Amino acid sequence: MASFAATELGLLLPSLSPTPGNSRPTSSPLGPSNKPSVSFSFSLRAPPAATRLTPRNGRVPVAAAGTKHLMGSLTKTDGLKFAVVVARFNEVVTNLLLEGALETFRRYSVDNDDITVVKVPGSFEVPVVAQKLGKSGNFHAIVCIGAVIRGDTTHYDAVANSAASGVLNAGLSSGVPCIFGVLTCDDMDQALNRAGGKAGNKGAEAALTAIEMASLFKHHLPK
Ligand SMILES: Nc1c(NC[C@H](O)[C@H](O)[C@H](O)CO)[nH]c(=O)[nH]c1=O
Ligand SMILES: CC(=O)[C@@H](O)COP(=O)(O)O
Repeated sequence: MASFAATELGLLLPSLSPTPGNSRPTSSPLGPSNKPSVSFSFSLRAPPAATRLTPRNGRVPVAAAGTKHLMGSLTKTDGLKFAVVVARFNEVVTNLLLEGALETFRRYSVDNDDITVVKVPGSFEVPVVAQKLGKSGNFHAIVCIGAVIRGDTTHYDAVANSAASGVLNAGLSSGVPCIFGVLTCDDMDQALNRAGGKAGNKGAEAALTAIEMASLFKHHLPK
């Protein structure tokens, strides 16, 4: 089976996207009200007319006969189990991010019983819990939520960088997708704008990413 890097898949997707539902929410912070209708796991049976690997009409052909393109679905959420690890630091922000995540799970028909929320003191503590939950084998994806807001010292950089690399590590070491829903902002305004304000809700986006990755791992990738 041939696999494709995300960039290659990204180049292909514009030509495969029959509905706007395939893209991330833009105007609404919580995503589309109707569930999108696309799911990709397909192979190309006949060779395309042209398989030249040179740009043509501004687009590089990425498909070749026999290749399989795998992508998670947002529509088949039954049986998918999620954990959400939430930092309590800057709780006014992280509660809004959590609400966004839970609302997205609801919209995409994830059962409440399939969601476990774990609260931790700060973003620095998120990764170790995400890793433990991932290794438990009880979840298909873990959403990691926090809000790191710059103060007067360099502490911000330590916490933000640790959260980012820690969440990445939690995913790699557990083999379960750990989604980075930790805001790293210069001030509270920036954070609130991304927690349901004018820049959307990053918790909602993280939940959407979790659904897609959970589906990819459960239904499409090799065991
Ligand atoms: N300043 C922020 C923190 N700091 C706390 C750390 O996350 C951690 O709890 C502490 O260092 C003990 O290990 N956490 C955030 O989530 N956001 C911040 O802005
Ligand atoms: C990111 C933080 O930990 C932040 O609260 C630190 O603030 P300060 O740099 O003023 O101590």
